[in-house]
Amino acid sequence: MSDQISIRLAGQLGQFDLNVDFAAPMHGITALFGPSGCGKTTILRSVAGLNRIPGEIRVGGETWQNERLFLPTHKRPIGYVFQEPSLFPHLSVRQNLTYGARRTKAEHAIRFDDVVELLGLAHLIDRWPTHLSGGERQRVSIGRALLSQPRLLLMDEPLSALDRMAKDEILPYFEALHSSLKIPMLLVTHDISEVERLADHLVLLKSGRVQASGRLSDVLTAPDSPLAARSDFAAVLPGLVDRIDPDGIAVVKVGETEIYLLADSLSPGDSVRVRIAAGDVSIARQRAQDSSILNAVPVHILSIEPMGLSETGLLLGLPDGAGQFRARISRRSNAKLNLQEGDEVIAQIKSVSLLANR
Ligand SMILES: Nc1ncnc2c1ncn2[C@@H]1O[C@H](COP(=O)(O)OP(=O)(O)OP(=O)(O)O)[C@@H](O)[C@H]1O
Repeated sequence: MSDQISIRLAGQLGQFDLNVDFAAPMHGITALFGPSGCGKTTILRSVAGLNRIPGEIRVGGETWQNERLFLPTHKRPIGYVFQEPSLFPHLSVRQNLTYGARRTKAEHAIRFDDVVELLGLAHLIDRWPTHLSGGERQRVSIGRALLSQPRLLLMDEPLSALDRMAKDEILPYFEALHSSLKIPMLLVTHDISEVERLADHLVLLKSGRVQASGRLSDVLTAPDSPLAARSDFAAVLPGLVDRIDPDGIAVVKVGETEIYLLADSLSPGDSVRVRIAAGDVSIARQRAQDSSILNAVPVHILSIEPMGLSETGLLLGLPDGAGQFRARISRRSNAKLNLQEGDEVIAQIKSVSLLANR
């Protein structure tokens, strides 16, 4: 199908055995996520034509590789952003941006002024790379990659060389790119918080194989999701800001369920993604009368599975199939409440965080 990126690769790279077959949409951010050495970079490099592993790669209706064809890297319309920003030290930010920029009359052409604005580069435009912070250098690298008018942006751990503060600073720029540009992005990361915040689509990899692939919320909450056992597991739900109450609480609707958030600078109508960590959810049979917990939402229990010796994992569904999230409770509480699949219960959520304003 022409609205897809499809990647099927099977072969060896040295001792490493890769065998993957997955598809991603031609829009939004697809994260390739998995532990070190699982093959993320090998896949990205294969899409770029830098590795030659047998298989087929098709991007938006064009074949880049199959049994008979192997487009060389320079014929593949890609932008590549590496872990370490790679700028020409003897060129200014402006010259770095325009180096390799392609002029095109295409409908979705990416314009210089838009890139400068989206990436917040206006005040840096005449500086030299040595006078930029790591995060600023990475923003320029992304801008340069975009101005080559790629059909696909490949990003290999673009944030991992940055410290926490620089990461937090650059993430909103990624979100701005995501919501303003039509270009699909493949993002390699081993940081689950980047996946939660940025990805629309997720490909989970392990030892050169695809464990799961699909829409972020589906992969996160699939009953057999390999991520469910993580102690930091969180679900990400798409929501819509319904109103801001007079005391400053933002009321976000996920389907018909109201979720209350402490968040500044939201307006009614904003699309947001909310994060609910499994460890922040407790279960009650009835709504507590006197509780400081803001969010107590009716859910039904979709599945119950043991987690280690002392804990139980619950998969919970919102009414009308509007979304799912998980709870992690002690086995003792589970036994005390005698929870069963299908039960209607109240999920008390200690903290809900807002990940992004989309
Ligand atoms: N050119 C190569 N020749 C031989 N083996 C390679 C080559 N490149 C990578 N490998 C091996 O392939 C495996 C997958 O590497 P890859 O870099 O794709 O993993 P990754 O998931 O991106 O890991 P990380 O998160 O650490 O970057 C590793 O075992 C690596 O040693």
